[in-house]
Amino acid sequence: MVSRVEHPAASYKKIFESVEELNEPIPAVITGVIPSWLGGSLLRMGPGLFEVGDEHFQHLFDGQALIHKFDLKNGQVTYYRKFIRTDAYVRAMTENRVVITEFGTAAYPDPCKNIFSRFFTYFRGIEVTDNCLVNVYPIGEDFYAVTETNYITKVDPDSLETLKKVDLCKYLSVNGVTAHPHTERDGTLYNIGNCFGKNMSLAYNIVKIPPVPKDKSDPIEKSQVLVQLPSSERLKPSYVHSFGMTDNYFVFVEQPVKINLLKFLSAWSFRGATYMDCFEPNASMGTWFHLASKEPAGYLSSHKFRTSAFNLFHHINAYEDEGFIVVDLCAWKGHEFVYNYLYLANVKEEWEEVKKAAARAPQPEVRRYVLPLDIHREDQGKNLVSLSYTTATAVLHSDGTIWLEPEVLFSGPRQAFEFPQINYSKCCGKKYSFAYGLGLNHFIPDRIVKLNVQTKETWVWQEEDSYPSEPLFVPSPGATEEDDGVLLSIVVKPGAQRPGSLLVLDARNLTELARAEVNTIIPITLHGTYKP
Ligand SMILES: CCCCCCCCCCCCCCCC(=O)OC/C=C(C)/C=C/C=C(C)/C=C/C1=C(C)CCCC1(C)C
Ligand SMILES: [Fe+2]
Repeated sequence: MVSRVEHPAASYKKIFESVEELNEPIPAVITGVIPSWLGGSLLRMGPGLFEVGDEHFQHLFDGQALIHKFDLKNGQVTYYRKFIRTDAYVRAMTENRVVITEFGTAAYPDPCKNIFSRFFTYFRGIEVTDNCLVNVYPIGEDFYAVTETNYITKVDPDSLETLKKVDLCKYLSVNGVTAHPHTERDGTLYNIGNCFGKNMSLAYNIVKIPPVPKDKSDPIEKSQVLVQLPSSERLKPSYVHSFGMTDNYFVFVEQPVKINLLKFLSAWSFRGATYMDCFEPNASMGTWFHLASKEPAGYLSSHKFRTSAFNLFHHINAYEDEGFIVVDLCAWKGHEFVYNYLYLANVKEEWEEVKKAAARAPQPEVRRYVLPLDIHREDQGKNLVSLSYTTATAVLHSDGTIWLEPEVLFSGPRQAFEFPQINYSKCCGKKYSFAYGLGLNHFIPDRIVKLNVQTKETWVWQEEDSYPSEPLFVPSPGATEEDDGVLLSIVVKPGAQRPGSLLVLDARNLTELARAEVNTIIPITLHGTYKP
């Protein structure tokens, strides 16, 4: 599962460069055979504009949101992309400078304004970014492009037009939610976000958006906070990028990457501060696992799970088995924030420099943690995990905490299995076998990987000088096997005649079924949705 290629030509730099949007969809040249049943749209989000005027965005998560669409119909494929007309984008375009502070790039007041108006710009308070470059997914019958703040943007999945900006704070007590909600079959959607309450009280709120009501009104208006989880530290919530969900439980991993709220609230009055400046590691807390039940919704306060420090962005899957909760995830060892290594200047370095930086960074590992639900005081000091198929352990300590040790499902130095996907409709919250992911080689995405989480068998798709994106699994109609379906990934091959393509792989063995190529570079995309 480790990379078989090196990148001395450093052509990966091309996936971090600005492109123009398109005026109309362009037809793709197809090689191979696209399964006839595969009709729909692959929608993906990512950064597409990395500078405005003479100002450059600094961090990988700052570029302005570009929505991409590959349409598949009757064996034909077209590609289309548009910038989302967020306030961040429209104002940047109008003023030809960065106007709204992004994740790692500060906006400075307009130098043309007089000193009084600049002073008031500083003290008007935070203008939180709506740069929705992280993901696009359906809520009810609508599609939203999202980042991790309280602003989400409704888009038309056909025309890619921007429809409206929605402020979640109007409906929910959250400061933001993750870009990775969970959705049940009936359309019920769950998410988690930080909540900075009154009197500086802090919590993580799990929120629920119901399916479209009978009267067809907007389900977001009916959203509610389902359950509140406490923060390990007053004034310092942890960064949360995703969470786990089984049939009956939510799994929240509180990681040692903290948001210093005092810094956050004050930073904005200092010239040049960004969201990245508000993060700090907690070197002593390790990592805490929290459980909440779904129905009735409630926090399991007596289950105090602890383990050593790791960064967590992506859960793979979680499920219940014989009184245990199995949690599979993509870990990065240690408490130093992985995002510190994702400044554009770093990922656009020459290959030898990229490799040196990745050697200093936290190391990736796919891990399985097993959390016992049934805990008895007399079992102190024993391993409580009795599942036959795992070496993961959970030991009850005298202070009532349960120390977890994981089973390693995959580990390769500086070779991450990241941006994980599963057969979501069949397997979310259920015992499963297969995870698919993007292989990062010293942070550079250069292969698509499949992992059997039960046997640890792996499969790889890789091609010289090609940079794929997160592979989305689409099941074959009527499939009975978990991996009967295809993987869709956008691949960029900078030196090729048609450098952008949609790759269709057979999910059983990662063999190529087809590719649909277009004559344009496609910058990196983070996450997306397949809309049948
Ligand atoms: C696809 C190729 C990637 C190439 C390199 C990748 C390396 C990957 C290393 C690990 C995986 C990381 C996955 C991260 C994926 C991702 O999509 O992250 C994007 C996240 C963004 C843009 C987060 C934005 C968050 C913001 C603006 C949060 C703001 C807030 C706070 C910091 C404090 C509380 C309030 C608020 C406003 C929510
Ligand atoms: Fe993510």
